Amino acid sequence: MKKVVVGLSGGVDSSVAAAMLHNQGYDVIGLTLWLMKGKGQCCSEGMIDAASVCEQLGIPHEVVDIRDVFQANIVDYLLSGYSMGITPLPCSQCNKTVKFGPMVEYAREKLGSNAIATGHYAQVRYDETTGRYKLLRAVYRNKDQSYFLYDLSQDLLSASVFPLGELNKTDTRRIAAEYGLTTADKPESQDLCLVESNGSMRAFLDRYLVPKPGDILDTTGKVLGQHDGVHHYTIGQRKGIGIAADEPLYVIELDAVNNRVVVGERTKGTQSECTLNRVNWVSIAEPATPIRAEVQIRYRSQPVPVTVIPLEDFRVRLVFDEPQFSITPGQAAVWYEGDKVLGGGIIEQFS
Ligand SMILES: Nc1ncnc2c1ncn2[C@@H]1O[C@H](COP(=O)(O)OP(=O)(O)OP(=O)(O)O)[C@@H](O)[C@H]1O
Repeated sequence: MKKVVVGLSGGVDSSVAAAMLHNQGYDVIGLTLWLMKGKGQCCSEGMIDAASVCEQLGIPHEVVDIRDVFQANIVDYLLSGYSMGITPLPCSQCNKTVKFGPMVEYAREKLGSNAIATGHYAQVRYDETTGRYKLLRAVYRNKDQSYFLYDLSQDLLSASVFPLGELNKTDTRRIAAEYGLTTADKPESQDLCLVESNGSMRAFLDRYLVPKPGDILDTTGKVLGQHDGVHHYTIGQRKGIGIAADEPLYVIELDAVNNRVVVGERTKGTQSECTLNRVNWVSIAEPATPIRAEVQIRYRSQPVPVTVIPLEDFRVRLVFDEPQFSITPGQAAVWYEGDKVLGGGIIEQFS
């Protein structure tokens, strides 16, 4: 019987992933990563809920303490990013370095299994002609999480199974109810785990970063008001800037070095190109020449046509057919061909 290690957060999605694989005859082992210091969603009730699902299914449940990995790769990464005026995306980084990497390692070394599964909504397929594992969007676009998985290496993808890739949330809830899982009616998480456990991103950041007041300027350098810390703002933000003006104003630049927030009209916040670093080519090998694709510059943004120009050192330049608003350093840009994730990377700070 094939062994598979299922990452269990205590939520309904991963519970159903485990139940489905168990029902298909796999030898399933539940694994919960203990991520956060203190009380967090996957670290208190989540762990208990995960244990209870394993008990129901009659499968073993392991808990691995990787709080230090989470602290170094996510908490410290976010704090250093925000203090430099960028808005880091923690989820893709978390998937690669905190979840899939350690899970695959634990599965291989401690449990003698080369397969892990999660409750992510995405699909993975092996392409015999190219010899690569392709990452595809979930069948139902409204739940698709492929954007957060673009940074997985071929090795990690080769070990990954996504049982929910062809389901929508109603299917998942129905299956959970059919199996009588204790997590069937558990509410969905609404936000980043750190935001949920701290109340807001601002509350999380204020625990660690000392607010440093400074000027809010327009694009001509005129002082319009005061801010209470560059890390409280993000590119493209309109609400909560605290400046009254005839035209709506948006944050268009965060200058952490000079402790300044620059605001302007929407047209001032558009760009026709940007560069990315830490690029990962997923379903195709790195091309030698520019390619056409459709790119998402945020999780929920519409894919837009783009030319992707490979550069050295895991970097690319994106040239958009139409200028884009609120390109945010630190966030991921992920480019697709249809449903196939071609690659992704982190938006660099503009010089
Ligand atoms: N602490 C954890 N330990 C092990 N696996 C985890 C953990 N947190 C999340 N995962 C895995 O990653 C998947 C996606 O996590 P995410 O935080 O996006 O939760 P979700 O989509 O709400 O899923 P769920 O309903 O299972 O919580 C989960 O379905 C689970 O398989």
